[in-house]
Amino acid sequence: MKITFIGGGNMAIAMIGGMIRQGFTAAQIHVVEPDALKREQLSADFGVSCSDPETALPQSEAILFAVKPQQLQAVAKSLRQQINGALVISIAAGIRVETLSQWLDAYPRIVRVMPNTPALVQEGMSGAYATSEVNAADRELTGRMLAAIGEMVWVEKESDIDGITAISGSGPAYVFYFMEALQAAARAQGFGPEIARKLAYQTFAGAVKLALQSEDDAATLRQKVTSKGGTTERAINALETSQVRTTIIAAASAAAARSRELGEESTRSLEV
Ligand SMILES: NC(=O)C1=CN([C@@H]2O[C@H](COP(=O)(O)OP(=O)(O)OC[C@H]3O[C@@H](n4cnc5c(N)ncnc54)[C@H](OP(=O)(O)O)[C@@H]3O)[C@@H](O)[C@H]2O)C=CC1
Ligand SMILES: O=C(O)[C@@H]1CCC=N1
Repeated sequence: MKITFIGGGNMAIAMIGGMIRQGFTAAQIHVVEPDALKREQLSADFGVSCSDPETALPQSEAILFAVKPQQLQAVAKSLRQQINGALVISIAAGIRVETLSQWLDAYPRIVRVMPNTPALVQEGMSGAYATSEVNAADRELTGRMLAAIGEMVWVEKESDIDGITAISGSGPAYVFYFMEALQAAARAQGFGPEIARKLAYQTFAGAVKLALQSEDDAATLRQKVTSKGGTTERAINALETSQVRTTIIAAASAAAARSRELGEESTRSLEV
């Protein structure tokens, strides 16, 4: 089984790193990437070969588009003669299966996937959508690949991928943002950078591990930290007064709207 990644940027690196750590061999993975420095890094870190599409694509059973949404039309059109019956997987935010299919001359075997960067440490969360033209073997291959880099869910409606993009696709950035803020808070309490980092990171790691292993939901776990009249209560009140919860919901909603907008923008290419 050979998989070719078209684009060797941040998300491709995370997926390839996770797949290699989970037992995919370097020989099974090709990367087409224009930037020589990124190619060298990919070969040095994971042993994968980077080649041109003419070499990689004829041997590939799956082709995974990992370029920016705005690059996908040109890249897909330049490669459409070389797809050769392979399963096509796209991770591009917003771009709908029908649009990509048209860019590939009405190509039918396409799965749209939304992964996230914790894939690199096999803790990814991916959503996948396939049309009825995608066969059971293609679904099985997609599932195997995504299971190697973390958890995955199939969705029945393609529009759900926009929601998954807003929650787990972009979500690691929201978590890192909160981690940055907690570090800044530790610095404001007078701790040096190293201790501030340790306090913030271990608090996240511990809370996540506890939540994953607990029967309690997040609200109950939060209440167990929050003593009546105590310190946490003051902090949570400050968060609620600043409408942080509402802001997080609005932020995810803005991400989903951007995903739909990217989809709309790209379908316009089919009208001209
Ligand atoms: N980053 C993330 O957390 C996630 C990203 N995604 C999706 O993954 C895709 C990639 O995102 P990300 O990795 O962040 O972006 P990057 O910009 O890091 O990676 C895209 C790579 O594709 C390269 N590229 C450009 N043109 C071509 C070409 N013709 N052939 C092959 N490669 C080419 C780019 O090179 P150059 O820089 O020189 O243009 C770049 O290295 C996007 O569509 C994004 O929506 C999905 C889930 C999460
Ligand atoms: O920011 C983006 O558009 C991509 C998709 C999800 C995460 N990164």
